[in-house]
Amino acid sequence: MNKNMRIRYKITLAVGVAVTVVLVAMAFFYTHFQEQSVLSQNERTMEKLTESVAQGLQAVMLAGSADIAESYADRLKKVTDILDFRILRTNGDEAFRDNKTIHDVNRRRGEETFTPRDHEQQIPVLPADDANLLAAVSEGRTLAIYEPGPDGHRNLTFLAPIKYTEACSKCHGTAHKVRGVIKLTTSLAAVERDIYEVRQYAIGGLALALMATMLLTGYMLGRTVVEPLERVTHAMSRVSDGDLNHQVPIHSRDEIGTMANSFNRMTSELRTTYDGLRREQDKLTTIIHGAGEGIVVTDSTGEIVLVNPAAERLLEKPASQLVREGFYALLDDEEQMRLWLSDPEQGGAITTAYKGRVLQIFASTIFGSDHNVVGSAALLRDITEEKRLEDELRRLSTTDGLTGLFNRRHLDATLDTEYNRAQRTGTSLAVLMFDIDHFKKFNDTYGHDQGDRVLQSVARNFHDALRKYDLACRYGGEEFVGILPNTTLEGAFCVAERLRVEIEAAEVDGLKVTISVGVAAFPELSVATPEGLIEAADAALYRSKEGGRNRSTRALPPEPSTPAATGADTTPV
Ligand SMILES: Nc1nc2c(ncn2[C@@H]2O[C@H](COP(=O)(O)OP(=O)(O)OP(=O)(O)O)[C@@H](O)[C@H]2O)c(=O)[nH]1
Repeated sequence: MNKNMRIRYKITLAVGVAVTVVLVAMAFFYTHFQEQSVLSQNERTMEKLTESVAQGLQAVMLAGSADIAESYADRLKKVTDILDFRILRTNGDEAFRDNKTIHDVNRRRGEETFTPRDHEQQIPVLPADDANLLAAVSEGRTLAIYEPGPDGHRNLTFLAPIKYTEACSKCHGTAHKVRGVIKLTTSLAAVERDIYEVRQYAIGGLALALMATMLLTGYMLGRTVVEPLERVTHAMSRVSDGDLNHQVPIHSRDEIGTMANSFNRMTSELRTTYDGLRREQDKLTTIIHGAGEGIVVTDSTGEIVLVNPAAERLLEKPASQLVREGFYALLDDEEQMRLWLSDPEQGGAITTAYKGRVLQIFASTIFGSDHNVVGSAALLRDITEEKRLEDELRRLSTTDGLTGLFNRRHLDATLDTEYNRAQRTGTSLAVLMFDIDHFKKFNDTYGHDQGDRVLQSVARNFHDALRKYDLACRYGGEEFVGILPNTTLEGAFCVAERLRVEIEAAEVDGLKVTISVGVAAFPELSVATPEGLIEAADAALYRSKEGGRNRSTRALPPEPSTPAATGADTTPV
């Protein structure tokens, strides 16, 4: 059966085939029984006819008019549909054609009762050993024999025995129970025409019945099954096309009605879920489009499927270009991107410089619930300003606002680090501490602003006097500390002296400024903590002040009996 055939035609065809088989079978049995019935009827009629012929013949014979029988048989032959009529002797020869019986009867009666024929002839109709003839003669029963006729129709031949009666024995004796056989052959052409007609009518009737059944079946199927099914199918196709508002009309409470009802409920559920999902999607789309962060998403094949406006802005490329160039080329560095995505620890942020700005990127692979890769995503943030503020904050938290040098907090942290490094690597670490001499007088005499300018000028000198790797800090008030990694005590002392001379030489607003310096160094000075170095430098500074100011003093190892702070080697001016 064609798979594309509509269900209406499939069912109608199936019902049609079933009904045809049943009707053909019924037609076959009907016509067959009809035929049997007609033939039986015909047989009975013919039997009665032969019986009445036999009786008539007997009556003629008893009336002594045996010669009439011959013309009687000839007349019967002319009856329509009677093809042949013969009165046979038991040996199969036709009776009343020769004088044998006449002679026998005359002899038995002892008188010339019957006059012999002038022209006698012997006509053998059936052979003496014909099985049917023998059956009719010996068993005394009537036989009906059907044979094909020359005109295509069947012929029916009756062999009816002519039995002896009491009256017959007077002329024919009692030697045989059956005296002769009547052979009557009729054509069944008329009967078969009737049967054919009946069959035609039956087939016509059946064809009409079949047509009516099929039409009715098709109509009923259409109304009760096919149309409701088509409505559901149509609705399903509309739903699959995205029209979730389509409902199947319910006309019945049968299985199809229940199915339509279930389908409507399912569609309604689907619509609710879909609406919810759409609302969520709208929200998500709004968030994605309005987000300050750039978002780029790919599908499982790596094709970019989503680029939000922020991503276009941050990457300075239109979405079409990003899609064309591909996910790995987002930051113009495919190798770097592949490295990030292949990192098992991915998910962390990567900060990179891009077109003069600082971008933070979260690049990750997206896995589905079945652990298969469903795509990749990149979240991009412009952290240029953030980074600047962070740097500024860090700078502010580590520097002194007035002089721009590092503050004491930063000094403490750095000193710890440098001290540990020096210990670990066995290198030197020097600390230089100085204080502006009589600074109070600048404030008191020229005002606080002038004092500030002196501090700033000294700080500049201090900063410029140190190397790149040294650290210049304002320790507090008019006190300054320098950390000089990889510097011996002598080296630090040289720096101190150079600085002291430079500051003395550089007047500030025409005012002469001098400083008193103390230097200490590890490991020349065996201190146990970083603070020990500061204390030693402070003690040396103290010695410079005591020694008359405007000078540098080396911290000396403490004498066992003398405190470290007093141990100093002062260079007088
Ligand atoms: N203008 C100004 N003055 C400050 C600042 N910090 C501290 N001072 C002043 O610095 C002065 C320090 O004075 P003192 O501790 O007596 O020391 P000095 O006058 O330098 O004397 P010696 O150190 O003994 O030579 C005080 O008057 C403080 O008010 C600052 O940031 N700006």
